[in-house]
Amino acid sequence: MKIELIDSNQAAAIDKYTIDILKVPSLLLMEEAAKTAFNEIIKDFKEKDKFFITAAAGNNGADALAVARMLYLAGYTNLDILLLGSKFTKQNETQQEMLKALGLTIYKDLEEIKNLNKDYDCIIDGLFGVGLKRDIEGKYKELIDYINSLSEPKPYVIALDLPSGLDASTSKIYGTCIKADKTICFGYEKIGLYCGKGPSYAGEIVSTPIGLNDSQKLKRIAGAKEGQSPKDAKTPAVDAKSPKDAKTSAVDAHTLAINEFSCLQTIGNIKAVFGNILKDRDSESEEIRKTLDSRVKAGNKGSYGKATIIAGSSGIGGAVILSAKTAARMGLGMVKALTHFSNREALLTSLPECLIDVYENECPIDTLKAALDFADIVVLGPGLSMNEAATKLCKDTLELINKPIIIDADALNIIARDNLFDCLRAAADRLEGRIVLTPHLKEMERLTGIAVKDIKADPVGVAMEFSSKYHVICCLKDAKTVVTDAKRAYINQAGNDGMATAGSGDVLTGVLAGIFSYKFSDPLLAAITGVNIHAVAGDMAAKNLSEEMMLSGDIIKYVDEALKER
Ligand SMILES: NC(=O)C1=CN([C@@H]2O[C@H](COP(=O)(O)OP(=O)(O)OC[C@H]3O[C@@H](n4cnc5c(N)ncnc54)[C@H](O)[C@@H]3O)[C@@H](O)[C@H]2O)[C@@H](O)CC1
Ligand SMILES: Nc1ncnc2c1ncn2[C@@H]1O[C@H](COP(=O)(O)OP(=O)(O)O)[C@@H](O)[C@H]1O
Ligand SMILES: [K+]
Repeated sequence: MKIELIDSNQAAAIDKYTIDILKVPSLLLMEEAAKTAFNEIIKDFKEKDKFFITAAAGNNGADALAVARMLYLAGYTNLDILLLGSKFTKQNETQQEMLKALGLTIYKDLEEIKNLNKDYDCIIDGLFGVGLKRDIEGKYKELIDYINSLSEPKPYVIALDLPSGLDASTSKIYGTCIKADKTICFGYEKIGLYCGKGPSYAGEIVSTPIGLNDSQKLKRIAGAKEGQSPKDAKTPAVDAKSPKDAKTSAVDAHTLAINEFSCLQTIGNIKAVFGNILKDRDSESEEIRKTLDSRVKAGNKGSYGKATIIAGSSGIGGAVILSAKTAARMGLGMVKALTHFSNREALLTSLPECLIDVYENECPIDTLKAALDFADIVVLGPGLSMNEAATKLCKDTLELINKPIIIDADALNIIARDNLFDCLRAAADRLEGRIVLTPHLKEMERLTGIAVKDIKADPVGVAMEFSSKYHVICCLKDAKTVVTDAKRAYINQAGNDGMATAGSGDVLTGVLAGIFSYKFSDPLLAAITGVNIHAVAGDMAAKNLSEEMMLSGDIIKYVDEALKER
């Protein structure tokens, strides 16, 4: 399954459109959001259960106050409400009034709650949602840290829209963050929930549709056919009473579309991918299946693609084996390894099907040229080391390459160390997007100079910017790998901790080599397919062997099964 994700600007624009243009009163929208949250909450709790409801001054807080009212009226009367802040939004004030009219106490100080000395069954987090933009300090931080520290009995923590402290657009943590067991997300789901540290704070994510959830409609509002500017947008006449009014309203709406709703054009450009991408019934997965099914019948070994794996060095022999073995298992007709001579025997023993070219001190240019000429697809980097021979191989390959290439591991480190970015960019322009870089976070730090913790705080943004700068497809590897061609991004949700074992990345290069041997018209779809299939195979390995026991080599055994699941 794929879901479209939005950032905080888009969330605000959707709300604004619904309220200002579609004339849905904001209280009504809030009531809808709170009602869906209420319905979700009461699934798990009984009337006698003890609730602690937290709210701050914005509309996320107003949501929490509305939920408190609904719980109370439904008989969940054992609830304590804490409201922090001053400068309340209008809706927040209205919600407070309704609670006061019911005779409910609204506490203003955490100490008062602590003095009640209750073991809460459930805590509702309504401090901050998409409006959070700065570090959390003082009493807010104290409250969040207090909630996170509660244990035995640990209350069940439910966050409204977002766990407070998490940035909706990036997954940055603003100093501290609620550790939720469940997040009830209003309307579209937010990017920050699905990448970086987001998943470890969000817990289970439940999405509740409110307002406008039709992305095609929202794009039309913003005037978007792909590539069309909002200026060309046809915005509907709004609230028109006479033909004259209609014209004025259309102009007003048009201006709004340009100024405030143009960010809606890009809804759908960032997606989270769950489970096996081959099983989805949407047009993207249709295209992936069609491409994979196009493997010719009754071909010969030349028909099914040839890969050259430039990997391994003296002392590092496993990477080339894992990459080549995976590529061979992906259905490639022939796999050739270009590696240091010391790896020859081990490689032949574990993969007798592999063709091997070796070098000793440095790889002669003619050997490299022949290996590149042989291939339809090239892998460069696993276990290559960063010695002189590897450096020359990396530079020469970047200069010569004229077919799809997967660049990984030490090749990335060499590009970073020796500042080979011009060379990379030149290769990327020659290859028109058929160049994939697969850095993990540390390699990305070396490539960009951005510290790992900052990459982790905005993996989608960092990957997209890198991809845009060098015209490459970037697979930024992590527990939730981001795959992007600068305009669009997929965040892969499959995979497991068992894959955090040496060699998993080498296996990924082999999977990508196999996938790129098919004639994908959209290289980004090829890349996300490779990343996803690798992760799904990893999940199958974990299921059959356990996360602790599985080795990266075990992932290879399940790639075929993952590919068949469609
Ligand atoms: N517009 C609407 O009517 C709807 C809004 N909804 C809710 O409204 C939320 C967005 O509401 P808002 O835009 O009011 O924003 P939030 O309530 O998410 O946060 C903004 C509030 O928190 C304060 N704040 C921000 N950062 C702070 C910090 N570091 N320390 C202390 N205070 C801080 C601000 O001063 C403001 O009062 C959504 O996440 C969603 O929960 C939903 O009810 C759907 C409908
Ligand atoms: N916790 C995890 N959940 C899901 N996938 C993971 C996890 N840890 C690692 N992976 C995946 O395993 C692979 C590890 O690659 P890499 O870090 O290059 O390892 P190596 O260099 O040892 O081959 C990546 O594809 C990454 O996305
Ligand atoms: K929240």
